[in-house]
Amino acid sequence: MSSPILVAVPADVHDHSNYRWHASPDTYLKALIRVAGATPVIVPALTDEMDLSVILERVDGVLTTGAASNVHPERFGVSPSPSFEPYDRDRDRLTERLIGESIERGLPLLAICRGHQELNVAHHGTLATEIQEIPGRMDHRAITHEDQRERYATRHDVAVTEGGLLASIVGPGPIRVNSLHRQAIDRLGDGLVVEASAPDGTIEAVSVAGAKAFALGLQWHPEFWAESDAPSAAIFEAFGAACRAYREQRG
Ligand SMILES: N[C@@H](CCC(=O)NCCCC(=O)O)C(=O)O
Repeated sequence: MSSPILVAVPADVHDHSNYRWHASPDTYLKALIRVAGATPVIVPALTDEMDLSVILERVDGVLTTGAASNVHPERFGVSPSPSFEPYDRDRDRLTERLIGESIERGLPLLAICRGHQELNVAHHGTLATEIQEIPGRMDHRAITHEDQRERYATRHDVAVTEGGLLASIVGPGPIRVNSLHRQAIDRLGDGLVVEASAPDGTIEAVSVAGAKAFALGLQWHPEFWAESDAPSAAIFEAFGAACRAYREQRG
């Protein structure tokens, strides 16, 4: 059942059937409704054509989703190359604004996978690409499988930073997570705190030091198992509670 808590979800842009579509995967939307107790509002990636404040003044949180596309490397001072493709520059522009405004306004923010990477770039951090080719790094890519449940199956443990925001939500860890990414945080963004790491050192979760409200980036995908996996459910429940607290103080 939907609720008066509204959460903005930035759309990805896809071209098919002669149109440009602005869309978000339903797994994130269902986790918001069913576990966070929020109503998702998909925001079209038309940043230059709309006044985002009209949305930001009416929502109680922001969730930035995963996507197969990558943040354009020029956003973190790296020259484009095929190893950073595919791009979704409209999404880049939208999430840069949504992330910046949510931190500024104290709007709760849950940033997942590509969203986690966008959070790092928004704080002037950088991303490494094709990390499976870096000596000593694991292969974090999605497996090739027709069943999404197999693609999103848990793949490795992450060590949860003691005493941090994530530990306060899921407990001291370690927790087992899924993994569907070719890129990862390289240089940690200004003011970000590492909340979890993979065995190969990949930064798997961050928070924003001194944030006015809940602000958490996760490289894995809690949305997929949010109804059945305890840490995943706890993350979405905590995000929903933060959104409700925001709404109450907003009046
Ligand atoms: N493109 C980035 C972020 C990866 C990501 O968000 N994956 C989620 C879903 C992808 C899928 O279903 O294949 C990267 O590769 O690091």
